[in-house]
Amino acid sequence: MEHASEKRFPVNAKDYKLYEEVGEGVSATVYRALCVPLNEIVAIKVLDLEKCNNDLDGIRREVQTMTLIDHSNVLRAHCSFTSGSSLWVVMPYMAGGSCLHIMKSAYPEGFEEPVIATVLRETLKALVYLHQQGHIHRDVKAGNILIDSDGTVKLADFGVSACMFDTGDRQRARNTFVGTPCWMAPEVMQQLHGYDFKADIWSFGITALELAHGHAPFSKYPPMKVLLMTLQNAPPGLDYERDKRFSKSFKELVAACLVKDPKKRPSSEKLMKHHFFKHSRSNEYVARTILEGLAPLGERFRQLKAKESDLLVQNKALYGDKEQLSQQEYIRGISAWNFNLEDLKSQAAMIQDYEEISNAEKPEVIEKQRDTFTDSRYPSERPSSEGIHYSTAVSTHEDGYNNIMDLESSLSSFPIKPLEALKGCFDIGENHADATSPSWKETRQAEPEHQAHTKSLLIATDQGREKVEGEFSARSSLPRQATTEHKKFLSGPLVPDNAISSRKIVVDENRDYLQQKSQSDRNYSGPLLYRQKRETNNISSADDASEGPVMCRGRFKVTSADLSPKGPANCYSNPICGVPTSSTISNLTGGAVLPSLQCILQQNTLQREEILKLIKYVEQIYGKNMELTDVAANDLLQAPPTSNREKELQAQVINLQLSIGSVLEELQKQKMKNAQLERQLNSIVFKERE
Ligand SMILES: Nc1ncnc2c1ncn2[C@@H]1O[C@H](COP(=O)(O)OP(=O)(O)OP(=O)(O)O)[C@@H](O)[C@H]1O
Repeated sequence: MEHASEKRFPVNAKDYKLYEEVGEGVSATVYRALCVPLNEIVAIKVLDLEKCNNDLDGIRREVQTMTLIDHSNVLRAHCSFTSGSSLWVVMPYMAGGSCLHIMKSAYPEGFEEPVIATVLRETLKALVYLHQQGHIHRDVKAGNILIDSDGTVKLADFGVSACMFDTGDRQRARNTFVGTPCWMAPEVMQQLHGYDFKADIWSFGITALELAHGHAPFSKYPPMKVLLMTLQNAPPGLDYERDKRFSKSFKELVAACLVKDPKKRPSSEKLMKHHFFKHSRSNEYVARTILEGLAPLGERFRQLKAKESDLLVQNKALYGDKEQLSQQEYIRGISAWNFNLEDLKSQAAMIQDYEEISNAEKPEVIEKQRDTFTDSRYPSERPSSEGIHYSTAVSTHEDGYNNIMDLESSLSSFPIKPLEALKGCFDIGENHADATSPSWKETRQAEPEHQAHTKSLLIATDQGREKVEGEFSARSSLPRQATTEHKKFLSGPLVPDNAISSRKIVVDENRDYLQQKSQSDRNYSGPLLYRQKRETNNISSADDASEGPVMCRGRFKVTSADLSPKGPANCYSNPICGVPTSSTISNLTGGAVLPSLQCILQQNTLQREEILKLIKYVEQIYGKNMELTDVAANDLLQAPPTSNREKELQAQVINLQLSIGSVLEELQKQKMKNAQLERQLNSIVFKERE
């Protein structure tokens, strides 16, 4: 993957001296290094192929993309090769590190506008180029924007990029739910009609907010909550009050990018002409303004890691071992997510607490949520330019019934059910043999071939080179994968496109689904949760409850072939009853009301299904304890029905309660019969022995 006109970087680990660690991703560690023959400082990304053997496809795509690109704002790899069980990607060293690291070290509240404008302009140049080349980056975020010591800005990390010209199998990659939740465009989450390069424009807008605030909107929330909020709430934006320091044109740029309808988002080329970029300066200005006085990257990285582990210790003391992984990911900057459902549930319970605390601390938040503009840290609403979205982040309901309605409204905002979607794609504590989705089968069929590729490690990107055996000259403090004794440097073409069709799936088989049932008191699940913990308004915990455990580390990734979208997006919905209020109806034209009513009708059907599902789940968990079930139903019935649909639901609850009663009665009878038979059998056996 070298470029003929340029220096030839050796494809042998012995030719590099690894120095300190300067970065860490989901599947890789990045080192500053010296290319000995060329006497040049480089960055080497060391990927442990054993750890990410489900994501060879992504790795292959990243390396391949890095080979083909040629733009001053896109980070291009010098070369790559395997060493033992790891893949080494040699890249130019970007001494400033990522914008995320810079902010974490020195600008926790974000950068000043001229810096943001310059960084965004340079990033946008990269996007214009990539889009022209037919690539969707799919992971635009501050953590992937690297700054060199002279202020040069480069967009990095093509682990999840996709080609818009792909067809067939590769086209499916574009119908894949991939990226990092906070930066992910709604259409990528929804999977209704696939998506295109406009998904990068959304992420670009989120990145703009990230650079302005030091964190992405919703970054303190667990993934499921982020999905809900992205789909349900109006897009985040710059708050006129909180973000007074930013110009109108910056606010407009963000608003232009963060439009839910991708068709209404500008292309990267068009965005380039936005007047906001008049605020941009030179690269040198960036270097002078944000890099001056900073410690060397390795030192900063070491300090951040130390801070991170301190926080982990604190969090461990607060939340125990279970949260450690997800907390770790959170502290790292939400670059990776732990998709264990139990963790999600615990996180959901925790998050609710945060929300309660923060709302209690900030009485103005409730009022603010009605404001026109959004404070991105506190999920709120603002009128969407595309339609009217009604959502309330703060639950004011007093009884379980209303909490169920909260749950319902949250569910209704999902055009697809996220956990159902996940179920088709991730290993969800069920017998895998029954995974029937076509793409799942396909993936599994492709596995032996893919594993073979993993084993032989035939990934080398310097085409035409012969197999090279080499000595290892890196320092002894290297990680295991970097110091593997037996080293093989194999050359040849990249793993062919069709050879690998895999997903980033890691199943933690040690997690016992049954444990869920006897979980600690933070494991709230199903409608009972909503009664027991009244303020909890978190759908993830409820929905998750019906699923088995999922452990998926890495970026969020769901293949649309496994999804069954069941409802339209952008419906008008009210969190309480799922219908627009009369005042809003009066503001709508007849033409606008009809589709929304149809939409609500459709949603109601879905909601009913969801509630039935949840009731079933509660029955499973608590069915044996009729007292609880009785209480649940009684609680529900205490609230007077206010609409036909509510009456209908209540009738269903009663029916279900009755059928539970008769099933339990039948069970009791059978048990007695069984005991009788056992007694008879025992006496026969006893007689025979005599
Ligand atoms: N060429 C480079 N020069 C300097 N630092 C780098 C370079 N490449 C990466 N880094 C640092 O290492 C970090 C992790 O690298 P990278 O993002 O490529 O790993 P990853 O596993 O793909 O991570 P993620 O999945 O979180 O995006 C970056 O955020 C950045 O701070």
